[in-house]
Amino acid sequence: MAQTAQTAQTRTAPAGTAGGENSGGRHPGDRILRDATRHSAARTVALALLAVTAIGATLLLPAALGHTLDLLLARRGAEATRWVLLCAGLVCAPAALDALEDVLSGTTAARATAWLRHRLLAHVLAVGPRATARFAPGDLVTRLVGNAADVGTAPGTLAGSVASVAAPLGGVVALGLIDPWLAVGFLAGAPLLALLLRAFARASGDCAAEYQRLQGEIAGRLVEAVGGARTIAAAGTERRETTRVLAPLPGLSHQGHRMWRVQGRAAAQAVTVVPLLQITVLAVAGLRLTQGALSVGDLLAASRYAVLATGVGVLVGHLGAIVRARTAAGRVAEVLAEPGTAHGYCRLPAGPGTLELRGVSAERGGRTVLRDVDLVVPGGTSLAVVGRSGTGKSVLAELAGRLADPAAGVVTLDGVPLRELGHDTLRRAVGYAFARPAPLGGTIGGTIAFGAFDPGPDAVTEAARAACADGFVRRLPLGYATPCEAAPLSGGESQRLGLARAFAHAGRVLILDDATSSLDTLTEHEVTRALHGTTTRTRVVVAHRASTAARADRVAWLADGRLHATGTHEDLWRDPEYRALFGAR
Ligand SMILES: Nc1ncnc2c1ncn2[C@@H]1O[C@H](COP(=O)(O)OP(=O)(O)OP(=O)(O)O)[C@@H](O)[C@H]1O
Repeated sequence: MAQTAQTAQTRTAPAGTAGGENSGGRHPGDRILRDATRHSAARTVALALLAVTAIGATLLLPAALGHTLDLLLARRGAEATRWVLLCAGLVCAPAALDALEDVLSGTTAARATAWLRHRLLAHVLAVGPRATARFAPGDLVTRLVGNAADVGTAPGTLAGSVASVAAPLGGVVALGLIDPWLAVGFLAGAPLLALLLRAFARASGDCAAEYQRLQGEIAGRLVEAVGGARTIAAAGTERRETTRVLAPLPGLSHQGHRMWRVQGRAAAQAVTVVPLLQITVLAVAGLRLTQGALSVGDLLAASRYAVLATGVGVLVGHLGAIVRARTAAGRVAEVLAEPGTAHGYCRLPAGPGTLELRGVSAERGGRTVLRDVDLVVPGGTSLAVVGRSGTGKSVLAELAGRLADPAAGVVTLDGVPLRELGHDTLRRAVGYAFARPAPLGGTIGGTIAFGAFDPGPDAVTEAARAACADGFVRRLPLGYATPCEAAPLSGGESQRLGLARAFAHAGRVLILDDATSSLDTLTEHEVTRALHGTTTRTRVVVAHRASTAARADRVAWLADGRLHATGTHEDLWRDPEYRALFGAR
């Protein structure tokens, strides 16, 4: 136990992947928006500076124009020429700054999106199979691709919003500087404008949330349909499936129309309110001109500042983009809130690979599917797990190598709870093979080598031989170097690659969950002979065939999520119920 003497404390999943992401913010997405902006802080500040500078030039222009007009009316031509040139500069500067801003906001969005996708993907993989149990794969992809891109636009939009708020505010201040009564005239009607913006933000927030949810739903159904294309073709249900996948489309269209209506209504209200405010300012300015408090140039400047002060069009655009980004951030936050798997720091002591389940229970879909299982698999021995379909064999296999944690109880390997083992220690100690292994790794050889460590070409070939895969791999055009996409595999070939992968990596424990179900009897016989021809590894084999159970040292018989009996296959075979599991009398 010396090597395990480290504390039993656990470390959380990789940075930014732990749970509890939502605690703190009012809206679940606020924290994500803050993080994305913080990640692009320098660029966001640069963008805001560019935008504010452009707005500064825009705000100076009316004053300069007014002054130029007054100079021209006073026939001070030489001085007026300098001011005309200044006005030209003030017209050109915002255009040049806008162009710079466009380039910078594009690259800022791309970087922020890439950062968020990276973080999100790392988190989803750290959560493991639980992520796809909670979110449909298509929905997850939508969150990772579309919603992350919406969030990525937030830093640029926020910087732009600073400017779009600065322009109206600057306009009001400038009106006040020309004549306080102008500002008073404007502010009298301003609350109407504020109400209009608030109503727009609320209504568009609702639309965006529902729109993005429906997009995720369609993507989820689409991925299901693509994955089940063969079943759909065999069932002849193409039309029905198309209808099912696209069923949320009318809802999506409804939300799209609703969004247009919200924007149209905001535009119509703005068209009514904005000119009224501008006319109010102009009326006050005209009155003050007749009183001699303002010059003609001041009147010109006031008319332009009134336009700036009521310039909510850009603000509405930014508000819409922020609402979309915030809603998308909420959907991203939901994924990040799913806690990542925490690992300990312990290493394994020298030991034979004794696996022990103590009082283990598991829940799936809110239901207890495995209850109070106590089981010891002595190091170097093999255990077959049998039982009717749906009795919890795969769930037990998941818990035995910590693909999932039990709801209650503890699983230990050579006396160390799996939860306390370091990530790499655990993955090097336990190897898995499944019924439908994924061809990850680029090439066929890479698929076998895919794991916590690269076993090297010799170990890959040796594992392939033990899994009866070497022969068919060598017949491929490039042998082990054949790219996966150039080597369509049968179910049995695919399973043999999965077995080879497990053989090449498993340390002390090898867990086979239905991993030989597609093999022909002869191949299955050879593979299980190789599997059981060792006493250096503990083996847990989910079995449906009596012959597989017969070759194991012991059998664990599950019934209704409980451990019904354990013993040798020979002993259990005396029980007619046990024989019935395998269709024997
Ligand atoms: N993600 C999940 N959500 C809800 N229920 C689940 C989930 N995974 C498994 N279950 C349920 O848990 C029970 C046990 O499932 P498990 O896959 O372990 O059965 P099994 O004994 O391996 O079956 P089979 O022999 O058919 O593969 C089943 O009733 C199954 O429906």
